[in-house]
Amino acid sequence: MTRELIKLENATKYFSVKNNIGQTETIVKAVDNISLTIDRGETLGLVGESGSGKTTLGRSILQLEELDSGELYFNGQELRHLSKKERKTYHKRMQIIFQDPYSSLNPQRTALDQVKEPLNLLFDKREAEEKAKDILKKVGFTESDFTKYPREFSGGQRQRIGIARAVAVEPEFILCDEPISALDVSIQAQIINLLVELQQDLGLTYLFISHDLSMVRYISDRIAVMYLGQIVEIGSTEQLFDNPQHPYTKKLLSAMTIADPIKAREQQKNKKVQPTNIPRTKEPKWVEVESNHFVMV
Ligand SMILES: Nc1ncnc2c1ncn2[C@@H]1O[C@H](COP(=O)(O)OP(=O)(O)OP(=O)(O)O)[C@@H](O)[C@H]1O
Repeated sequence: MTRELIKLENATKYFSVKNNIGQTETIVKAVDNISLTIDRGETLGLVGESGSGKTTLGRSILQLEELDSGELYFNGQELRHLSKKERKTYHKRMQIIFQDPYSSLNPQRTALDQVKEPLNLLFDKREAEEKAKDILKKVGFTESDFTKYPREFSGGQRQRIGIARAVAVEPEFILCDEPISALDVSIQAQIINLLVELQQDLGLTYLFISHDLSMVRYISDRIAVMYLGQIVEIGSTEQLFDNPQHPYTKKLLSAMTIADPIKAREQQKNKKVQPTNIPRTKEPKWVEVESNHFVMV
């Protein structure tokens, strides 16, 4: 067993986007030469603006997207060069919790059936049912809920079913892709606390994608900041919030505290950095050349 559960080395995933007559128009560098590790039992938060590549990175780890190049290790085993059959054994060890619990559940199936479905492939019928019932109870349901359909549950309850389904097969790694953003604010903390509880009980490792920086701060041991397909900064949660290094991270964090009038006034006073003012050093450096646009100089 390795300390690092997930390791990516020089991972790259580009998409070619075609125009309406089928010609390749642009190449989107969704994941651009990323190397990172996620330790067993930790939560790595992943933040960055929309389109920066967070979901593509997460889906690439789960092999729901095929990387163009680079290495992907799970518990020390490189996965990209395994045969399809060998890779299959790793699928159950990595699961996903989706943003929208409603569309990820089958409307025609009861809560119990949703959770039982992946277990039916691994256990006999009775054992699958017992396990599904146990896990539904663990995430807060009672026997009377087992035969209800998704439409009969609230958003938070549906997300609990999604979580139960993901943890039922005893994975080691879970990609939590915006798991609370579709939920009422009053429910979000309950779901976060459930994820923390399950992590402690089951020894889970999370990659937690969210736009909600305060939630990311609460749940993450470390945080990675993504910008245009690259990880521009990664560090402990404390370090990243107390002493952010990259201008893009500073920008993200300042947007979080913009409601604070004192901070907002201070920010107004700070002049924007113009590229011409920047002395070229040997070390490449990211600077903001216009609002929300950063370049390496
Ligand atoms: N299947 C695809 N085909 C073409 N382009 C894609 C595909 N999937 C993602 N992209 C592009 O790759 C880039 C990264 O997308 P991705 O969804 O990973 O970003 P994100 O940071 O998760 O965004 P959000 O926060 O909005 O979910 C975007 O420009 C997106 O349009």
